Amino acid sequence: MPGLTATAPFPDDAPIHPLPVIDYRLLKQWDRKEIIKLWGAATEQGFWYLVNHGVDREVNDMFDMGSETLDLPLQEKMRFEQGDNGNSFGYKAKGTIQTDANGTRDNVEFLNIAQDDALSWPKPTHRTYPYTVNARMSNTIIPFVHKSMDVNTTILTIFERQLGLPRGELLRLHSLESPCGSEARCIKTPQNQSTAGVGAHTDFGTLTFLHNRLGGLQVMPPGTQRWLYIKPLPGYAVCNIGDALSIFSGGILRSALHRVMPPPGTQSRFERYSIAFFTRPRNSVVLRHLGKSSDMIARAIAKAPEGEFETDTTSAEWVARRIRKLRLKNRQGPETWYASMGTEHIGRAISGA
Ligand SMILES: O=C(O)CCC(=O)C(=O)O
Ligand SMILES: [Fe+2]
Repeated sequence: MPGLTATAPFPDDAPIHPLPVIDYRLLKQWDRKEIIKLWGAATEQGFWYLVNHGVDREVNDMFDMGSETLDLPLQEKMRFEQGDNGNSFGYKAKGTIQTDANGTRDNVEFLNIAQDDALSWPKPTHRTYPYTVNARMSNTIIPFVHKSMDVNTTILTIFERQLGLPRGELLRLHSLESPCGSEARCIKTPQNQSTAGVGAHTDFGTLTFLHNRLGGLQVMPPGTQRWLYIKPLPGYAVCNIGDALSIFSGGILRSALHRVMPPPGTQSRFERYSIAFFTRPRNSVVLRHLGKSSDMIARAIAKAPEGEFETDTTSAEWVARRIRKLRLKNRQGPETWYASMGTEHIGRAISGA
């Protein structure tokens, strides 16, 4: 299976971040204790493990689909390259984006499939994909997208209530009536690398639902300056909060910096694959806090610096800007890197970001 190895365990001495483990089955039953645990993770760390999510088979199929596609000849993949204009969907070739302020070239390939294209299949909403994607749209990608959407919608519904927002307020920003930037992603990193695969970043959107088999993902817990590995555990997904949700909540929900480094120890001898699903707001939603609809958010805003959670930018513009600034073709010095980070003010303060 791509990205899975029984012969190279995650090393015992790699510094890890012990994330809280949230049981999705209990969340579905509105278990009060589990909701409080989730709320603690979301407001303090911005990251947690999710167990009993019920997406294991679909995730395994996505690993297979991703490796079939990223193993295609480069010429075939390049017909679907995302380009330098800030488009996310399609194929991202190796060596096209920067991974730090020095402009260090990346070594990873991405395949990004739009949620909208999966839902409108066989009619494309945004674009078309390689034949290996088309062949697995019905039996692999659509089931994965549906189940991932369910997981993220359940979690968003809980946050909506916890934030004291009127029913449906947060979900409406993600409704399916108009296009959005949500996408499924497969990442492939070659073996024996010495530099970051994906540089330090916060996720652009609302919620991320991530599946790892090999180590390499590192997070900088909020309030610290230390990179810690997140240890992949079988059946455990990793969930995290992105910038859009952090902004909507006036910073109550945390969007933490993370990056992908070569897998630790002997795991670095293997190719690394990961599968992610990113929920992002509808394209036309302006990223600003929802303080008018929630006393809790209004109180948080009153304590924050003026304008901190008001971007005057739509979700589509936010995502496009960050991707455009990541592409090496658009680099004009270290400022371009900081502008790709979204949370520039945090990034700048952190050495090595
Ligand atoms: O591959 C991973 O573990 C994480 C990837 C990631 O952070 C991203 O694609 O935003
Ligand atoms: Fe990420």
